[in-house]
Amino acid sequence: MPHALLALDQGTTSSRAIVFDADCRVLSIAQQELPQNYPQPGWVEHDAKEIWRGQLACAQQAIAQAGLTAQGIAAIGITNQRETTVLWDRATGEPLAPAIVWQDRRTASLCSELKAAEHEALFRQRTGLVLDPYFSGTKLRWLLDTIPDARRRAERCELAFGTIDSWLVWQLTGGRVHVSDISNASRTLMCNIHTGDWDDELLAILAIPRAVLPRICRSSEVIAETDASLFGAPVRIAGIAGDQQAALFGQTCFAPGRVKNTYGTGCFALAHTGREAPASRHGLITTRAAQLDNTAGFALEGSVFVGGAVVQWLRDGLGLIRSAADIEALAASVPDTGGVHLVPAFTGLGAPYWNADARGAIVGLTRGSGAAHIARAALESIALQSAELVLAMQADSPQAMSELRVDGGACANNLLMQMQADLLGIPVVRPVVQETTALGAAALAGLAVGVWPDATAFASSWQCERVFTPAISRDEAATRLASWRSAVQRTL
Ligand SMILES: Nc1ncnc2c1ncn2[C@@H]1O[C@H](COP(=O)(O)OP(=O)(O)O)[C@@H](O)[C@H]1O
Ligand SMILES: O=P(O)(O)OC[C@H](O)CO
Repeated sequence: MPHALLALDQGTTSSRAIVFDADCRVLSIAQQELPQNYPQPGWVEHDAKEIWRGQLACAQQAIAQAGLTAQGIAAIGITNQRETTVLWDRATGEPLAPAIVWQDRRTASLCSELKAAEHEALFRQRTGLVLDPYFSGTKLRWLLDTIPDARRRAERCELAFGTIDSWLVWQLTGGRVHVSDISNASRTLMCNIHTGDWDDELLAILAIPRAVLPRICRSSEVIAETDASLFGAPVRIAGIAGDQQAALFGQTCFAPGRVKNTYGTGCFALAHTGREAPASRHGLITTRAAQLDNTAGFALEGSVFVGGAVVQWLRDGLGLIRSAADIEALAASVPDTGGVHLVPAFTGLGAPYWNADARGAIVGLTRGSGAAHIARAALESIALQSAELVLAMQADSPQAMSELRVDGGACANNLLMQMQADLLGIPVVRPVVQETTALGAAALAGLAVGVWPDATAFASSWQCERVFTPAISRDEAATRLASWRSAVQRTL
């Protein structure tokens, strides 16, 4: 039986495909950048067909680079940028509009209307989410309101909605299968996280017909086979999870109290809460974790919209650095930020503030402030925003958190990881395999087809690369956080 697993990791800024062996070693990686389109202020769009073409090309390349054919792949696991919304024609497979990306703020006024009509408590209780343009429900509503005849056609089952996982499965199966896994469905504002099904009352409020929605499946099960023409022979699709839940799984955070933070474009901290679905009292959301069997698992989540993206802004917007990795040396060239804070609220603020109107600021500048102080403040803003998420989790959760597991592109930055440990007062643990998102998707697929007998067997392959231990006093950490919070207040 083949033991290699192909992970398709369709992220916000790139599509990647990675082949792993059964010891979780990377055999090959193929990657393509994904163009970002900003047609109006606050709007962010992707071309859904470009996503598919790029993802398919990466998958084909990765299989070839690993020296394999389709017969050598035990299964495919899909993981994806979440919430991004695609609406397509079931007959032709053509998208009706550009994909509306999770960062897109165009439905802010619709969210305000829903709040004014006092619907927020119901959405919160059923979906675990807040009424923010981030989530898919209002994006789909906007498409159905805006595209001529779309709602009527959706009611007649002529159109299909999907997050990127659904869209990829539809394409991979030649339009035979319309599904979404529970971890993705739980990001839509339409799924009741307690029952695991679409919620008719919420659908009625959003004016979305059930006929447009995919079937909800588990995150680890044989869902379908790919169209034989794509890879030369059919390959089983056996795992699907939203990228943050896949990373939680890839970090082997299956048990209550295990927490991870992913440092990519944004930062996403998730703490597994077991079978409990706690309602946060500190501005976090509740979401479904990847689901292996009939048992539902939950997580508390905090999202920072601009994480590693602030480093890109320093590079492309200010020209202070030539590559993202250069920020570490520049920031380390000064001992501290000299009182400067950079609040990267470029697209509003996510958890725990949920303020769509906040805008970025640099505060505390003096005549002595230089490029290095600004670079250090930018880096520190990633750690400070993430610290607020993890501290909120600690305040919400009965389980003590003994460490933070980290992954994502910016976790390569040692100074950032040390700042994180200092602010939180717990060890920050970086794994050997930092492609945790893809690994999680591969593992979900591998478990469904018997590459490992159970999750514990998969977990034994997880290895630590480096631990960052807190090196400042708790008083000092509290002072830094208080100073940060007063800077944030000035952006609200
Ligand atoms: N050494 C580094 N220090 C700080 N930030 C970095 C470093 N390397 C990459 N980044 C940032 O990490 C992000 C890319 O991480 P990645 O996990 O690939 O993101 P995504 O999955 O969101 O596309 C970029 O925003 C980049 O600026
Ligand atoms: O593609 P990423 O890594 O930026 O992740 C995006 C998140 O899934 C959005 O919720």
